[in-house]
Amino acid sequence: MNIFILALVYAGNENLRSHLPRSLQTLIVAKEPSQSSKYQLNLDWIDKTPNLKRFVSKVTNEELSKPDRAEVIRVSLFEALIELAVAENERGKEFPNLLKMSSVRRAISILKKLNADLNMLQMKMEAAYGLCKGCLQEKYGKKKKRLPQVICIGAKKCGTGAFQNFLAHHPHLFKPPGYDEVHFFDKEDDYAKGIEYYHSLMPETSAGEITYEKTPKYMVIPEVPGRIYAMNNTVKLIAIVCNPVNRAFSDFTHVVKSGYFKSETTKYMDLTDTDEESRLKGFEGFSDAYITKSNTIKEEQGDAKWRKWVQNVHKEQAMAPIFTIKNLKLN
Ligand SMILES: Nc1ncnc2c1ncn2[C@@H]1O[C@H](COP(=O)(O)OS(=O)(=O)O)[C@@H](OP(=O)(O)O)[C@H]1O
Repeated sequence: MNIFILALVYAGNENLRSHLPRSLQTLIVAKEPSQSSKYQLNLDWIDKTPNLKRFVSKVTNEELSKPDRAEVIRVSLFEALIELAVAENERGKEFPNLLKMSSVRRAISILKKLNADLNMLQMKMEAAYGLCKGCLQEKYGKKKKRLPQVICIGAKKCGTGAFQNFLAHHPHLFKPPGYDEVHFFDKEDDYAKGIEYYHSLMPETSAGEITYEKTPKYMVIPEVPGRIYAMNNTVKLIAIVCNPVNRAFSDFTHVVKSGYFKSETTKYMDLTDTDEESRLKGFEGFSDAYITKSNTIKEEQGDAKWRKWVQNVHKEQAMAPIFTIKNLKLN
């Protein structure tokens, strides 16, 4: 019965048929189904997922231990999972839900036992869903540079770097290559080079893909909202804000590590000093210098420009209510 099922699967696929014993190949060629029934055969396999279920439930450890049987099972399951991904995508099933199907999970665990190339399988299944970097190009046409449709405008020290790293994993999202932060709208010199210069920094994408950039400084420079609006008044804006006290601490450690304000602060920072009291004094002096000079503190003490940004100027462009990554962490 197992051989019969496998033979049927193989019969629907010319590439697989060559793996069959010669006698069986002849048998199948002799009874080769017409194009339409071939299609029917495949649909039978894909549509009625219980068939996959039945197939995987029949795979025994004993079979897996026989190299020739194991190979047949490996090739069949590999092919079946990719075809299933194509069919389920067309039907509108989400990729994560496909992976949750018990028959798929079982098939993958069998493939694991067989040391199948699961990275390759994942790539092919994702490709069937259009979930691979660059694979929308085939569907939507040529790659070209496009101005960003999404800009993360800050705020500094609220997890914008992590956010950008998360986005980078998405197959359809692209940031300017070689730039973590672009600083086009906030730096006068760069802004003076014109929008063509900004455009030249962008990645090549196809129409179905999205270009984004993040520059936390944008949030606090008064000219930036108008400049972005002039470029494109439908660009989506992402603003991440967080607890100002956490933000100040994060910025403070950043400043200490980076050695900013060194000329101001070295007089307070005698690192060889072992006297606890004077070290503490030195730290307080350093902290005072930080509080006077830090832009981050000034931003929080000032007229909270980011509120104007999001509440007035670009209200309709904010992608979602602002969320506070740090508060999420705290909760
Ligand atoms: N997922 C997540 N949730 C909450 N917080 C996070 C997350 N990822 C990074 N971080 C913290 O964010 C701080 C760095 O923020 P930025 O990347 O925006 O810094 S920067 O402005 O680009 O320099 C920095 O804070 P501190 O560690 O307190 O300095 C990161 O630890």
